[in-house]
Amino acid sequence: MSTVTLCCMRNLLAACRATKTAYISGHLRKYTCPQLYRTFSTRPTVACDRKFTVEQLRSKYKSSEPITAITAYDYPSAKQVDVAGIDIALVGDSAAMVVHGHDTTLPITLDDMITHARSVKRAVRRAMIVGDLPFGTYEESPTRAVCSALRMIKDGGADAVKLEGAIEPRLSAIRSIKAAGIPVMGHIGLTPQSINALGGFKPQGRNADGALNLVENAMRLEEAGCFAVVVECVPEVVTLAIRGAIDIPIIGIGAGRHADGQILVYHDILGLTVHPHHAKVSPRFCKQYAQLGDDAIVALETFKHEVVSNVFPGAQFCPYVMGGDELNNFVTGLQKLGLKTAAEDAKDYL
Ligand SMILES: Nc1nc(=O)c2c([nH]1)NC[C@@H]1CN(c3ccc(C(=O)N[C@@H](CCC(=O)O)C(=O)O)cc3)CN21
Ligand SMILES: CC(C)C(=O)C(=O)O
Repeated sequence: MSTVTLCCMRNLLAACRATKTAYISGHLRKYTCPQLYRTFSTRPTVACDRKFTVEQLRSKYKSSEPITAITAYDYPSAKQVDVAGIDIALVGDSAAMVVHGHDTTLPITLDDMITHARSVKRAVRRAMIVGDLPFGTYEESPTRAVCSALRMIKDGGADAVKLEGAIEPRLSAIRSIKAAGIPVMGHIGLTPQSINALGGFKPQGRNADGALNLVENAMRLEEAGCFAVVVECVPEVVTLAIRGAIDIPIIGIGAGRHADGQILVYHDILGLTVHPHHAKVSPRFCKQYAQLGDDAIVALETFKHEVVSNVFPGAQFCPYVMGGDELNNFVTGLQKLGLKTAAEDAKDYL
């Protein structure tokens, strides 16, 4: 390890101590990539235990600080999202497609979503956890919506919920969920749960009427009490107009540069969606910051090659040994059992 890296690491560990983030320092010590140390060492206080709340989101928005959000469906990914200092971990119903292998988000159940949320909850210290209400759990009535939202909070451990659309009775549902003390995030533009009505995962708001409708929908969501709104797959001029029309943060996905924050799918940005099934729904707006899927395949192929060629496990990966006395007793015991070959083989270890 270079002197620079060691120095960065020392600063980081000191900062972690100062901010009482012992678990982070333990975590970082395991990293071997100097670049990661450097990245973290420039903002060592990010991974603190202070929860990122709706209030803090609001103050970031008010001071025009960009908001960051990434999907998380399980413990390890949520841990990484949290350690990286991402503001919002969205337990998105995209899990249906990304980790359950469905073609749409429609089949995932509230129970599935709660299981995902619980794993995320165990990992997260700082990030705000927003849980998606899946298709079929909130549309028909505000009462049903409140029940689903309460389960997402009580059983899933989420801090807030997200639901799609801005027409009645969803606006009433948003009001009722908010009245139950649960913050609600809206979602307009490409709303994947309406795929059958939209005719595909198509960009929205590309004609004047559609764009105006989106601006009005955003205003309705604000009026109904949403603390933020996801705007998905729209021309950035529409995002700009929405921004001028509402006073709650816009979290954009494929919505251009004028959103107050950006959200992407964890598996997309890490290049984990390499299978053709995934590739066909890998959106064009997504930037890949790593190619972990390719790395995974290389690692798995190497494991396979090493097993079939008897390279793995070498002596290095056979950590369990029997002490001399016990081994003697073992050999004698095998002989008593009449297992001569086994006893001879075991003697090699004496
Ligand atoms: N892995 C993943 N990433 C996502 O961002 C994501 C999901 N899954 N699943 C739920 C929704 C679906 N999303 C998508 C999926 C595909 C396109 C896409 O490829 N759109 C094409 C147009 C397709 C058409 O016209 O039919 C494009 O050119 O943008 C966009 C958003 C965004 N969400
Ligand atoms: C892509 C984001 C916004 C989402 O709704 C999801 O992951 O389900």
